[in-house]
Amino acid sequence: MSFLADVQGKLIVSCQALPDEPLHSSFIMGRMALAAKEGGAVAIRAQSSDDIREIQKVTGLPVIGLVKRNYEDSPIYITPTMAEVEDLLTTDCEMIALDMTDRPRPQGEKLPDLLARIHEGGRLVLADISTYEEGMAAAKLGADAISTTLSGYTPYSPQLSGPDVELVTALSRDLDLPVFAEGRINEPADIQRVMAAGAYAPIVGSAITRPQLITAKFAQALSV
Ligand SMILES: CC(=O)N[C@H](C=O)[C@@H](O)[C@H](O)[C@H](O)COP(=O)(O)O
Repeated sequence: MSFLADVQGKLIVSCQALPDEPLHSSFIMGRMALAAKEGGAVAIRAQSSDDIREIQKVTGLPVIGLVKRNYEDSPIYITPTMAEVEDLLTTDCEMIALDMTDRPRPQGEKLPDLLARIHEGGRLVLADISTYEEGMAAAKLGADAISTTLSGYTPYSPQLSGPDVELVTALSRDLDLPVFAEGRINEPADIQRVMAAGAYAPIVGSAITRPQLITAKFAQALSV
């Protein structure tokens, strides 16, 4: 079965911890992914080639890979340039996620070149976008699936406390491609909302894999 067929209607869990986060460690991300698998995740979204290798070794699950890196000349940080694409192609990840928002990329790099290289490497492209227009444009450029990852993280997209259900609704209505619901899925009830809106599958991160944020919610409950 293909990756996309395997994940339809199932839970994907994002296991990421950057260097400034308490769980930053490929060993820990591997264990986190194993816990997610035990809980019912069928695929993992993961950051960095080291984490991807460890997660695939420990879980055997398919992975959506990305590399987060900041450049001075652009706000784009999710798989921004060919260097990160090449790094990810050294792993066995099935799909590569990259920022496909309508913003200039670092070093003047162009999306069509990145997509062509990912496809040549035999991987699928997941377009992380923040608006309806960006989702439609990503589909035209040849992305294999769209994710609402960046809604709320560009200055021109709505800043919501939960998932962008409207964006999921509009894109899944107007596109033949899978549309993943990602970003601020805070509780199980959010999954029912995004699936009813037409999502292909939900991708959940912080609510499952960032214990410092989960703890903060409980701690805050004491101060209200
Ligand atoms: C905006 C951005 O950089 N999102 C990142 C994308 O890879 C991750 O930090 C998120 O955890 C992931 O998108 C899942 O979302 P949430 O953690 O809200 O469930």
